[in-house]
Amino acid sequence: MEQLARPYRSVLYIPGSKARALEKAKGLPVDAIIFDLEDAVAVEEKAAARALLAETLTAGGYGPRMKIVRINGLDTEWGAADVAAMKNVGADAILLPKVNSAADVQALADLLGDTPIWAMMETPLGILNAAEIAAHPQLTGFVLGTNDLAKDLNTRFRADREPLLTSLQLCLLAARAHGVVAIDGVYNAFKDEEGLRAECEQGRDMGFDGKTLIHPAQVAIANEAFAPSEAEIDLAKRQIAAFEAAEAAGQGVAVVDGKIVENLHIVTARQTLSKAKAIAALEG
Ligand SMILES: CC(C)(COP(=O)(O)OP(=O)(O)OC[C@H]1O[C@@H](n2cnc3c(N)ncnc32)[C@H](O)[C@@H]1OP(=O)(O)O)[C@@H](O)C(=O)NCCC(=O)NCCSC(=O)C[C@H](O)C(=O)O
Ligand SMILES: [Mg+2]
Repeated sequence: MEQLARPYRSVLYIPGSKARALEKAKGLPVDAIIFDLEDAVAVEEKAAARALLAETLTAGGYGPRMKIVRINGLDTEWGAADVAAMKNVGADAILLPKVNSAADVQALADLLGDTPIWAMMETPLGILNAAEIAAHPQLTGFVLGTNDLAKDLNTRFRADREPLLTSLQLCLLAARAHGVVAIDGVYNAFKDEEGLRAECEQGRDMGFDGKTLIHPAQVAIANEAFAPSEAEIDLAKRQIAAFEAAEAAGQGVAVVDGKIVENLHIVTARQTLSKAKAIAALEG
């Protein structure tokens, strides 16, 4: 599936140490999974989690879901061994935490080979260097680490995420400038459906491709929020039809629902239909 056409509505973290959760995920309707060896795994469980994850991924069973492995940082005692163990287990991407610069991405690329690299964007320096990180030729995805970022920025939690908006937007700008996927951070209160829905809507409005999740109960809300709605699909079809009719009549502009439709709106309309098609293919 083409990188940007592929759906990334729901991206579920699973601690690499939890065999039951690793098994459960095979039946969850998520678009992607982050198999975590970093913060969700206790220090004393690092080696066992790495071995369990290597065995689990090699055995397979995750169907079309994108498989992303979050390793420990290369400046930790576990990072290099994580890379060695995860290199050839069929991961679609390796996610590097706390990326500060393009040089961090290159350090992983030197150990990894050709597997695509995703970056956790969660440090002040990383946010300031978002453009050079996104421009790295092996970098194909950003994941916002809003917990680490809030910690480093010394922000307080706010439902509107106002203290984080500049960082989120800098990452989106860099991602869009370089054709990189951008996934929003987690919503920690995993039993608060209303709060999650509001944060998903905010992330979707800003332009994120999907949301990282920590619990299966969050999946349906993210899938709905980041999919094109029926109304958006209907509008896209009507815009394309109206624009094609206008073009056939020698005009460069059409009008739909009282609003002008130009070539650039047709690009968005086609992307909407293409995403809806990709979701249907994944779910089918
Ligand atoms: C938050 C949890 C610790 C809650 O776990 P638990 O109490 O076991 O939840 P439930 O009893 O409600 O679980 C019901 C069933 O669902 C399975 N389950 C739970 N979580 C997951 C999951 N993430 N993926 C797959 N399956 C899951 C349970 O096994 C139960 O299954 P069953 O018994 O068969 O019915 C727990 O949800 C959890 O550990 N979540 C993940 C936490 C995590 O990964 N954190 C790290 C990522 S967040 C982060 O680091 C952000 C970033 O770096 C930043 O800086 O912001
Ligand atoms: Mg983090």
